[in-house]
Amino acid sequence: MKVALAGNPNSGKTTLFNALTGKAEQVGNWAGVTVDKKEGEIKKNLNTSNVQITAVDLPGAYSMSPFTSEESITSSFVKNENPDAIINIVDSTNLSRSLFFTTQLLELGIPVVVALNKSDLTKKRQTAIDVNQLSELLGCPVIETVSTNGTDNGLETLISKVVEVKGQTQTAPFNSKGVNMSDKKSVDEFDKKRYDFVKGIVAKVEDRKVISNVQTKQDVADRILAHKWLGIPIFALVIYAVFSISQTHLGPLFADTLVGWIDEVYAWAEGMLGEDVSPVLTAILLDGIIGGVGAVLGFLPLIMVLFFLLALLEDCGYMARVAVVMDRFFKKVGLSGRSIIPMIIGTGCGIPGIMATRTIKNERQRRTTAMLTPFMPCGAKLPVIALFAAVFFEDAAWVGTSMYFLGIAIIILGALIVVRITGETHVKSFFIMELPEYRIPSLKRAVITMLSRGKAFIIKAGTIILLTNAVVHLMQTFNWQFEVVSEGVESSSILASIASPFAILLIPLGFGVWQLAAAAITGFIAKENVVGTLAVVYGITNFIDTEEFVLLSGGESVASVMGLTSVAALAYLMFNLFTPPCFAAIGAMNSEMENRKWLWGGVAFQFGMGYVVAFMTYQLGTLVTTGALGVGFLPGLIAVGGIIGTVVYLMIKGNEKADQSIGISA
Ligand SMILES: Nc1nc2c(ncn2[C@@H]2O[C@H](COP(=O)(O)OP(=O)(O)OP(=O)(O)O)[C@@H](O)[C@H]2O)c(=O)[nH]1
Ligand SMILES: [Mg+2]
Repeated sequence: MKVALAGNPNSGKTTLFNALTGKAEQVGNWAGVTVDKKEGEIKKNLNTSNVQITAVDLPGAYSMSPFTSEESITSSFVKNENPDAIINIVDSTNLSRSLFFTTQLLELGIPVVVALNKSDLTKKRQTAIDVNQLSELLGCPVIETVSTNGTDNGLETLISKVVEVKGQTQTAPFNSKGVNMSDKKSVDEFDKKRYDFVKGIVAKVEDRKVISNVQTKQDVADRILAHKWLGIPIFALVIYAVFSISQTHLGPLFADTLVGWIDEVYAWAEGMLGEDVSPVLTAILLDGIIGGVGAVLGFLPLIMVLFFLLALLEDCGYMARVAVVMDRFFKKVGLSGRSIIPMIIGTGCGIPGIMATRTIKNERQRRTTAMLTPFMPCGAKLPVIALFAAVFFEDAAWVGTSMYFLGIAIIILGALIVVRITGETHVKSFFIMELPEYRIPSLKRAVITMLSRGKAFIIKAGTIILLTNAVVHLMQTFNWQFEVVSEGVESSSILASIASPFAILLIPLGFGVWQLAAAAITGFIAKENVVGTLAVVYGITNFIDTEEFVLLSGGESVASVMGLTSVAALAYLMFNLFTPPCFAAIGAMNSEMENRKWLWGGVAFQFGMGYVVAFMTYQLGTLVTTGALGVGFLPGLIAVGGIIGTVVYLMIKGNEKADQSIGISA
């Protein structure tokens, strides 16, 4: 049988789904995390019956009306796929809002079992809910659950009730028969009646104790952390701490051990191959595959520590406050506060971040968010950041922090530009972010997030990155006649001849050599490739020093191999971070934007932004540090002038459109 999990956003559907099925779908301490339905079998130890039960996790919805697109996923699933039963997850700390949706679900005729979730929180707050009476008033079973608990969580009872109600016809305590659903006014009126009905139920079954003490503490914390101005420096400090722990303290400590192991694998493979194997093959295996993949894998501990910390921040409720702080700026540039959640998710991986834009109703806001989310430094970009911070800036945590904030600044600027180009400056957004309560973050959840990120990273390193490194190594070893390139004429290799024309374009940015161009290009396949390719083209097998607990104490020698000034290195880092994301993320942009013009416009914008930022960093930085402009200033200036000119032209045209539309409405 099939059972659907439906309920309000953030009520704990996915947590319950994971507990029921043993899966590890993404959970978040805010609304709008799940954007697509997910299926899984209910575990045998919870299901004592002999029928197999498939659970379907759905996006959260506040009502059955097709309001935002995930709400229509939810209502169309429940209406069309005809599940045998519905588990309605009700957030017991927010009974009156949740039951609105419950009364609508009950009208479908499909048997409903209510999971009164987060009952640990109501107990803690001494809110008493009369479960039996609630069950009677609704006309369906009500089971208290704590889906975050491993045991004593009510799940077994819940499933046995689901099996029990199968095949029954649900009756509804409140009926919308006879209401004209296509007429907005009558629907609104009816919703009001429904709400009164729900209020009546809540008044009967719920007995709340007001614990003002806890409430005031939370309010004080909010007044500081979510403060208009204070919130920003606090956030900057928090992010700085995250980068310094993950990239200069705890991360390198673990990385060191890992790199020791990778070195052993290298030595072992070298011994196994012996003298008889051809040197070309040996080089591909050792330097191309083990060296290149190892260079990327060495950063795994840094990434895992970073995600562990970010998960803690999110789980304790802090990230939702950050969203509130940012909301103000986002609204000014025509985005809604809803755009922030995709961006925060995007710091893990851009793809789920872009997919999370689906919860945004306004089309322009949704497309703009999908186009700007990749500017956040995702997990794959972290090795690149860590590498450059280590080689050129002595592991400074400010490098990562400033890339993070620069990403945010670019997003705000980008949104401003887009809203002008589309001429929708008059559209105002009204979104109120709901704040979850502060709580002690769960280490278990943070470890799960960390492990699943780590696993994804290892899989990527063993597949895409391994393959790219091998191909890059081959292309570097051979020329177009398939002869081994001899020393001194490396620029005749296949790789060099492909990358060289692109390198010319990069001269004004300070890094116009084919090796760096090749690494930037492979970065579009996966951003970790930037590190892997640099390792291969410069013949560096690992970037992490095993003698000292730091990334790259031999950084200077690596820096001199690359032949970059630190200003040019910073420009190169920015270029890799702020040009378009990997192809997979561009694919996600395509499916969320559903519009070719927006997609290509977005990718062009990302290229333009990366180019302009790198150009300004390199030229201004060189001017400040050496007193003279960098190479290729004039051609670069012409290119950048062309990019900025195009954007300004489009903005002026958009402005005219805006004036016209206001003129019509006036
Ligand atoms: N204390 C407590 N917290 C819970 C419980 N169930 C879920 N949570 C927390 O509630 C938050 C939301 O959980 P999710 O499972 O992502 O909620 P969801 O309903 O899937 O949300 P959307 O996908 O956004 O609609 C997470 O921070 C969970 O850890 C519970 O029984 N008790
Ligand atoms: Mg969910």
